[in-house]
Amino acid sequence: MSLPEPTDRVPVDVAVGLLFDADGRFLLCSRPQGKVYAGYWEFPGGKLEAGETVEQALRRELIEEIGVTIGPVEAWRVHLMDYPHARVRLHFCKVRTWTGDFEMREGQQMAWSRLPVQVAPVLPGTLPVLEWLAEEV
Ligand SMILES: Nc1nc2c([nH]c(=O)n2[C@@H]2O[C@H](COP(=O)(O)OP(=O)(O)OP(=O)(O)O)[C@@H](O)[C@H]2O)c(=O)[nH]1
Repeated sequence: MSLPEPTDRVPVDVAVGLLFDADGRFLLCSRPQGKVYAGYWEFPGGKLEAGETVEQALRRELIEEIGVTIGPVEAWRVHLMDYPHARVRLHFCKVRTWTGDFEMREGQQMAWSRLPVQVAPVLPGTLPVLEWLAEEV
């Protein structure tokens, strides 16, 4: 007998931003205290709210979390990730321009990074992205 899929296994859509500076470095942020995987490094972003597109969610989250208003958003890759606490569909987007000054509004840390990244630990759902980036260079 097959059991119905529990509702917490239905994937939650998450918009994630890869912000690249003029030197080709990308921004990583540490997850704030109080969240699952606190202190792990990830690309900034967050869950879509009802009715939002990925791009709208990314714009909102980056203002809320890191204080910048992003320019054009380039949809890049989609990756499904299963965690014990949730199943997430990660929509990775590249962003090369923004306005405003970086302000870690949730007490995170930020690090402009190159491969191989120097920060640790990195969130499991972020690791494949680093591999994809390594394949691009
Ligand atoms: N922002 C971000 N989230 C990621 C990445 N990789 C990855 O697996 N995730 C997962 O995607 C989900 C994002 O949720 P979140 O808790 O950061 O989102 P949020 O800001 O909307 O949080 P909230 O629920 O407190 O409002 C988490 O389960 C997180 O583990 C990544 O590179 N960046």
